[in-house]
Amino acid sequence: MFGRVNWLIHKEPLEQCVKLVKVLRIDNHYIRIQERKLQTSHGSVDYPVAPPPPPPSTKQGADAQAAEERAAAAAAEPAQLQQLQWEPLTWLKHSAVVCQGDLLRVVQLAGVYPDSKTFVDKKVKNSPEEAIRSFQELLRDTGGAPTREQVVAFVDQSFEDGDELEEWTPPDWVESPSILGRIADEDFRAWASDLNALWKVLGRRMKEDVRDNPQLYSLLYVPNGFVVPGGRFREIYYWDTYWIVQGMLLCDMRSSVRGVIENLLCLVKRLGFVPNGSRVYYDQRSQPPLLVPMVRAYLQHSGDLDFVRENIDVIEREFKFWMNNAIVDVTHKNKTYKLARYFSPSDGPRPESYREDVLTANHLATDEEKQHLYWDIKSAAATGWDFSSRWVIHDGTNGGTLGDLHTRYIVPVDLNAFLYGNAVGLSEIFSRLGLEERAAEYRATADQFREAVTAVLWHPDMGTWLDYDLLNGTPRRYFYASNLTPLWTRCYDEHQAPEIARATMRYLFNTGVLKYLGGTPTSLMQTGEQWDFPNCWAPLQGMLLQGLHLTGDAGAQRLALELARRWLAANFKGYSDHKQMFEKYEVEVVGRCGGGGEYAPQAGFGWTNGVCFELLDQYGLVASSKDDPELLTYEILVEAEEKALDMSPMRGGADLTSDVDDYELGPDEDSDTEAANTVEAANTVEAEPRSKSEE
Ligand SMILES: OC[C@H]1O[C@H](O[C@H]2O[C@H](CO)[C@@H](O)[C@H](O)[C@H]2O)[C@H](O)[C@@H](O)[C@@H]1O
Repeated sequence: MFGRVNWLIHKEPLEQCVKLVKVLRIDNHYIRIQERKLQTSHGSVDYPVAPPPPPPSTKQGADAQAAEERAAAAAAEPAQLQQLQWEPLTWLKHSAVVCQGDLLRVVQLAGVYPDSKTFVDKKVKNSPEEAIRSFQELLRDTGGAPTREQVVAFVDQSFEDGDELEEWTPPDWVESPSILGRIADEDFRAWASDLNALWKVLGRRMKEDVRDNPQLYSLLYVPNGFVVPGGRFREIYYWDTYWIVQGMLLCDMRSSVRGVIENLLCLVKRLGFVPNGSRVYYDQRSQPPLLVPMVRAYLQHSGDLDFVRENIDVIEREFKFWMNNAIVDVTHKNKTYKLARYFSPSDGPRPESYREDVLTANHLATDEEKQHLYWDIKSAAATGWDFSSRWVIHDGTNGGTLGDLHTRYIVPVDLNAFLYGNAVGLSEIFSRLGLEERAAEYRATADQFREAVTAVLWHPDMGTWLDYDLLNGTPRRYFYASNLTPLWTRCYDEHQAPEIARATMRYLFNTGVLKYLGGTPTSLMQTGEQWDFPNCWAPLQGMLLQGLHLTGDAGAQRLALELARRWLAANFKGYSDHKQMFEKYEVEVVGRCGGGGEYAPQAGFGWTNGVCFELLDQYGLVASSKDDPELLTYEILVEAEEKALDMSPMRGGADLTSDVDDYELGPDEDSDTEAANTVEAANTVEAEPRSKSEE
């Protein structure tokens, strides 16, 4: 018996990244691509196989199957969701072997490695065909039921550690970037100097073999150097890169940032969007859309309009991906608005967390139910908040488990605020390119987002924006740090900025989230998931306090300053105690690494360092290593309480007085819930090597 791998290789010589777009069909698995005018070569390889176990589907191919699934999903969705337009994504696979099918299932369910991501990051030793051949032999020799030891032996025989990246010192890296001159405190200056050195520790470039033999690697090849988050995250991550880029720009690395952005553009040219990360197993979902803000930041620092002009089509294409794939109609008070939600429907569990997802879906009876849950799990990963009570709908509340994820039915405040910011950014870019008509089109798109966000998600009575539950047609009245993202992209009527500043300060005070010495919590739910209490994340702190500052209100700006000083103090303490910058922190213990979730806490760390540079840039003359989080917290509470007590009504008549029942109680106030939900947070840290020689 023979199996067949059919392949096509497209080459596009003019573009910078290697243009390999493969179409593979391995047995029943089809991988489709979008049509392009490219040079094409094709062929096939036959290989002997034992009779394979029944494939997951006997349908005519993934196209037909995916179309049916989408139709079924559309039929199962509320009418207002049926507006979703679906564009087939480009599917690239060395992952026909590693990222789907029986081989992935058998290896991941055998639990070969403590962290599921380890397997999918491995290099195929000889060829995918050979790995499949060995796997089929293993199944044949073991009657389709290999032991764990036999699976481990197979993996050792057919896969090896990648050795796919080399260290990369950004060529424009300098010992003393200009930002150091804007930091008054001596200890902070020394710390910032260490952080600047971390760019070299986290800098990577892909080896040429990844370009020449992509079928052996799960990395998606990009031509330029980049900065990784750190620890287990050894590839590019989409939204992390926004804060990494900010930090690099503030350390004067403009040309390296240009290369980093070019990498993302390469991925857009190849896939039609920026993937979650630069691995094949991330190629069917994205992450929070921040490419346009990265381009804007680069333009602002470099004035390099030529780069933007050359790439505007690709930048725009990425925005259109979201407009074509994420928008749903939401009817509110008899008016229909267009708002975005995350939805990443692709087959099966996440390859990098396969076992975890299978266990999460274990309670479900049918394959169809499991598939729906996998979509919501993957959509949650696309939000960047993987995982969180934020995506749980259970009896109309956020109080359930991962089995209750319903990400696609939640309209998230932050995604819509980001898309508003993207549209504003594109409008400004087109204006700078002298294309005023295009600029006006994007201004109109931005206005539509702002109108929809204000009408559906803004709650003047509470002083916040709230995610919206499409299943129940209700706002989700829970504190999430993302609720105030519209402050960051200024997605509100600017004439109302003072009232909005006052209302949001009152919201922050009333929810009790300002009282934690280590930072503002991600949520007030203690679920054991990493995007919930008691964790706090650098990007969320940065967006919150920068958003307050951008209102222009003096009180909000004072609060922002104090929040910035407190966050710097926590990061500095963590660094002083552990010589590490963490991926996330804990709000209750200043400088302690956060925990929870499905992988060990990581250090490095790209976005944390980036946000520190943002805050040191803005507040470096006043922030100090002597700042005391307790004193700052007192000042923060006084500042916010003052505004909370100011009950003047919103312009336009909305009453700011609120019913305290609107606010959920934090873990400190609700001891029953706390006892039920408390999960011991793991605090072991997988450290990024401090020096290259130790790696
Ligand atoms: O492997 C599990 C998940 O890991 C990533 O998510 C987390 O790390 C990312 C990198 O720092 C970050 O962007 C994300 O917000 C974190 O939750 C990955 O992005 C997920 O897709 C993956 O399932």
